[in-house]
Parts: sequence; structure tokens; C-alpha cells
Amino acid sequence: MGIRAAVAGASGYAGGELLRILAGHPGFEIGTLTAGSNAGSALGALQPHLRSLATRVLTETTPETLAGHDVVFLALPHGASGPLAAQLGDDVLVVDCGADFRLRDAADWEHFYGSPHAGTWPYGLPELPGQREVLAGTKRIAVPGCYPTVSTLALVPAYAAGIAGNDIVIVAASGTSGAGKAAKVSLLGSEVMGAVSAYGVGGVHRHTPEIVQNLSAVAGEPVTVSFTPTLAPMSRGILATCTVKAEPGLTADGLRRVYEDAYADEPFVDLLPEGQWPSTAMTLGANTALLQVALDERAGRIVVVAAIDNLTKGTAGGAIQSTNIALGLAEELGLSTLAVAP
Ligand SMILES: NC(=O)C1=CN([C@@H]2O[C@H](COP(=O)(O)OP(=O)(O)OC[C@H]3O[C@@H](n4cnc5c(N)ncnc54)[C@H](OP(=O)(O)O)[C@@H]3O)[C@@H](O)[C@H]2O)C=CC1
Ligand SMILES: CC(=O)N[C@@H](CCC(=O)OP(=O)(O)O)C(=O)O
Repeated sequence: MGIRAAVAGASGYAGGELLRILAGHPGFEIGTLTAGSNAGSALGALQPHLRSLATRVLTETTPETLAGHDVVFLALPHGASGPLAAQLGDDVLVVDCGADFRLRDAADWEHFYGSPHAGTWPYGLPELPGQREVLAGTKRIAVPGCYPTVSTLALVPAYAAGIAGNDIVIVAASGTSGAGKAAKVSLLGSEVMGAVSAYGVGGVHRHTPEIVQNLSAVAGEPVTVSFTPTLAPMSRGILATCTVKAEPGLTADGLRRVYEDAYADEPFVDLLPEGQWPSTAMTLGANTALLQVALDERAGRIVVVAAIDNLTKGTAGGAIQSTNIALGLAEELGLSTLAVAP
């Protein structure tokens, strides 16, 4: 028998992607699936692409319905995981795709999320220095946000190698699935199609403190981040353009070597060959972050362009990668690096 996994929020985008991956993962047996207002519906009515699970019926999201599993994945709105996780046993691996347990600083949490801080769990980004050791055997995982995943992977090597100064600027375009399934006028097809629009401008997006937290830890001192998200007319994917002041004396060859060395052995981060630039289409449905680097010599800035699928490496794939590590399975088990194209 496999490792028994429940998915809370199975009717949503993150829950659907968790199930798509879990259904093809040799280690797992899929147990209870839950939802909110859609409890009682068949999964096939809400996630018609998940054919093999179409007749499964969604139950209510309670500690009782989620009991009796080895792993519980939470793909619920922010704020819902904290109270629920407190009622799940310490012997169960709880993997939260929401934000509740990502931040270490309670003041940052309260400022950006406007509610009391639930706590801090081991952060599910295995590529961070020392993080695989933190995740091995853990019973709690906070899955990173999608923008922090791509931005952190883009800039960690530069800080780890001491070639980056402060003054980080990140502008990232996301597909609309990043906003979840909730109906909002700004997400109507007629609003989104044919336009790219900025939102959360001016340092107010809640992923800013998470990116600062990750990069400051690697830099060994506080870094400043100006982060601007934009919405692009596509369903999935994030393309992040990340720039930062280069330390004096850095050369283009030296920059490339830093990134080649940093990611040579990472199964899910690829530095593309010179001259090839990442696009979201190149990694759709794959658990891979694609990177390219350049040195803008006139501006004295390092430029890193990075692409992920927000639902795969940016949520569900990343969650299962960290879960594999926590359970002592091979890190790559059940995770594909093959994208869907065109
Ligand atoms: N989309 C993305 O790219 C990413 C999402 N995440 C995180 O994953 C989580 C889920 O996001 P996403 O899938 O996009 O959101 P969706 O809106 O698509 O799905 C939300 C899910 O939560 C359920 N739900 C809503 N309210 C309640 C409630 N009060 N009690 C129980 N269940 C409830 C919904 O059920 P019902 O259908 O019945 O309403 C649905 O299954 C969020 O915390 C998000 O931040 C993280 C990284 C990226
Ligand atoms: C396009 C879009 O709206 N994206 C979402 C980010 C989704 C995500 O990864 O973040 P959380 O897990 O923190 O919700 C946003 O900007 O709020």
C-alpha cells in the first residue's frame, strides 16, 4: 500500500495540480478530497481534466475528514490552514500550499496579511542552502509562494557567491491561475485578454517580505527588494525579470560560471545555454525553473530572467518535491521536467 495522502481544497487550481501529480506518483495512494462550498460534488464536475479521479466525491474540510492519512496537503485560502493544522496530529505530515506559515517575522505577517501570525514552518524550497537537511523528516512544510519561488531561485546564486550588491528590482508577469478560481471582475476574460497590467505596485504585494526573507538569509544581511507583479493573458506561468547591482569587477563570464556551478546538480533548475532565453511556454506543466543570466555592463547590473509554471514548480510540484524529501523518498519521484508545447 502507498503513502496515503489527503488533499484539502481539491476543487481549486492548486489542489487540482497536486492531484494531477499525485495521480502519477508511484509512492502515493489518494485518500480524502475536500472542498468548501463545493463539498458534495464529484471531482469530475470541477476538475474535468483529472479523468481517473472523476467519480471521487469532495467532502467537507474538517480535522475529522482529513484524519487517517500519512500526508495532508492543504490548498486553501490564506488564513484557513492555521486553525486546521492545529487540529491535525503531530505524526501526520502537513504540507501547506498557502502562506500561513511561510514568514518568520510576525510583524511582517500582520502588516501584509492583516491577521494574527499562525507561526513558522520549515520552508519548502529545497534549493536554498541547507534546506534539504531542514526538510528531511519534518512533519510540517510551508510551500513558498509562486513569485518568491521564481525570484529566489533567480537571485540566490548571486548572493551565495557574493557578486550582488543591494537594490534588487523584480518585475514578474503571471498567468491568471495564480489568482485562484475565485470570481473577480479583474480576472474576467474580457479584462485580461489582450492586455498586460500591473497590480500590487509600490512595495505592497504580500510576496515582497517572503522574497526579502529568503535573499537576506543567503546574503547574510538585510536586502531591499522592489517587486512589481503584472498579470498576463495566459492561464499558467510566471516570467520574472530580476536585476541587482553587480559587485565591482564582475565579468559576464564570471557571472555565468557562478550560475553554472550553483545549479549544475539541481534536478529542477536549469540554466539555459547561452543565447537562449526562458519563456513560460518552455516549462508548462514541468517542475522546472528555467534561468538565463546577463551582465548589463553599462548599468552595472546583473540581469536574471527566470520562468516557472506557477502551479507546478510554483506550488504543487514544489510541494511534492519537498514532501519527497521529508518522507525520505527520491526527491525527483513523480515529478516531470518535460513541459507541454506548443
Ligand atoms: N494558484 C497559484 O498559483 C498558487 C496558489 N497557492 C496557494 O494555494 C492555496 C489555494 O490556491 P488556489 O488553488 O489558487 O485557490 P482556489 O480559489 O482555486 O481554490 C481554493 C480551494 O479552497 C477551498 N476553500 C475555499 N474556502 C474554503 C473554506 N472556508 N473551507 C474549506 N475549503 C475552502 C475551495 O473550495 P470550493 O471550490 O468549494 O470553494 C477550493 O478548493 C492558496 O493559499 C494560495 O495562496 C500557492 C502558490 C501558487
Ligand atoms: C496572478 C495572481 O494574482 N497571483 C497571486 C499570487 C499567487 C501565489 O502564489 O501566491 P500565494 O500562495 O501567496 O497566494 C497574487 O498576486 O496574489
